[in-house]
Amino acid sequence: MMKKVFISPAKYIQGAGVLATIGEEVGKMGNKAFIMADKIVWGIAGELVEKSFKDAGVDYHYEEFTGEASKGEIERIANIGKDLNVDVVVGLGGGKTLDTAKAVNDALGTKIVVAPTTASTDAPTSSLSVIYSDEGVFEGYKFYNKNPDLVLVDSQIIVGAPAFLFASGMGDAMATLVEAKASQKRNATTMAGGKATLAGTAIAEKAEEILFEQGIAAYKAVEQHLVTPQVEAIIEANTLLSGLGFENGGVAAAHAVHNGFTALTGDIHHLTHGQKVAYGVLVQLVLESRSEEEILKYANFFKAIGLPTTLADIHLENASFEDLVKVGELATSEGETLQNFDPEVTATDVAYAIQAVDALTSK
Ligand SMILES: NC(=O)c1ccc[n+]([C@@H]2O[C@H](COP(=O)([O-])OP(=O)(O)OC[C@H]3O[C@@H](n4cnc5c(N)ncnc54)[C@H](O)[C@@H]3O)[C@@H](O)[C@H]2O)c1
Ligand SMILES: [Zn+2]
Repeated sequence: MMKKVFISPAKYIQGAGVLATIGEEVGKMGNKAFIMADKIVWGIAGELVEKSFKDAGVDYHYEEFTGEASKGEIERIANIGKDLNVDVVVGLGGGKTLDTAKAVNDALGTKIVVAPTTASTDAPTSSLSVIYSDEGVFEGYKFYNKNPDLVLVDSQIIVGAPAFLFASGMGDAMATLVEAKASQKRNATTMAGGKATLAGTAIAEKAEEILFEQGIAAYKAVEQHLVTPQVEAIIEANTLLSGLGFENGGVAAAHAVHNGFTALTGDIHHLTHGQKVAYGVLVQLVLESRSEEEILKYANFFKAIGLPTTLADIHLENASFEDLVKVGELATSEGETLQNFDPEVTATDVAYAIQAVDALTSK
């Protein structure tokens, strides 16, 4: 049966200072919150969040997230939650914390509030988690039957995070239309579980338009920790537009290449999701046989906001060809979204494309 599917969170709130309302918002959904955040994020936002819950008279328990969205960490936190009789899970932090919170929510059957403290990925709005081994190697996607009940994005907190995280979110968001177009060319099924809607595609298009139009100005403002209209536009592009766009539009080669990179050890591990995805976008453009002019349009944008465009930038300048083939093997493996792009692309094709990007950009 040919069916189109569109999914989204129930509510999205964005603005400077909105995190102060989290207690009140959670109070509309339940009586006891189960908050997870890592040490860094809790140090930044914990006091504000605790005050908000106390002011709203809503009970909560805080649990520290230790850093990897892995089966073990999800089970550990979910088990703690089971004994606490919580009814709302709150994820506060970067993509890995949010993915863990979504998985914990699924295990507990509660409601979920997602509060990103950086605009580094499009994880906040989606109804899936990306799961890794404890060592950080990509394992797979975990799908849920609903998106978050609320996504709460405090722009003031976002601009306090390092600018490279904000740029990383633009790398992730730039993949959205590029991958949606490729996936739709083959009429592939989207992450939402059906064919793409016009709405999903229109949102992906808007994400790219806003990035090219406002991205560099927003990046420069965030370097100075300023909340400006451009910054608000890019926070929305990185979070809401990219999130709805990728889930409802389709995913293809760029993210498969990102996942492939996790097969390698070494300094590439220190790159963010969005930085690796940015390089993956360029790799996909090469695999699509796009013109030099088109590829450089994306590459120059990435360069302007400090995203990687060369093998040296991703610490692979000394990688062997065999290593790049390993990346290609994981990227082209069964169940990977490269299948949406073209199932005939081989691991060697991917390795060549990774090198070809460098040849184009490192002049
Ligand atoms: N589920 C989805 O739909 C989806 C989509 C995109 C990405 N992802 C996943 O998201 C993960 C990447 O997320 P990420 O790039 O945010 O990395 P991350 O979750 O590891 O967070 C990066 C770092 O940012 C820090 N941080 C967060 N807010 C901060 C702030 N305000 N100030 C200072 N530091 C702050 C965190 O402490 C952490 O050390 C990957 O696992 C990726 O697969 C999931
Ligand atoms: Zn992504």
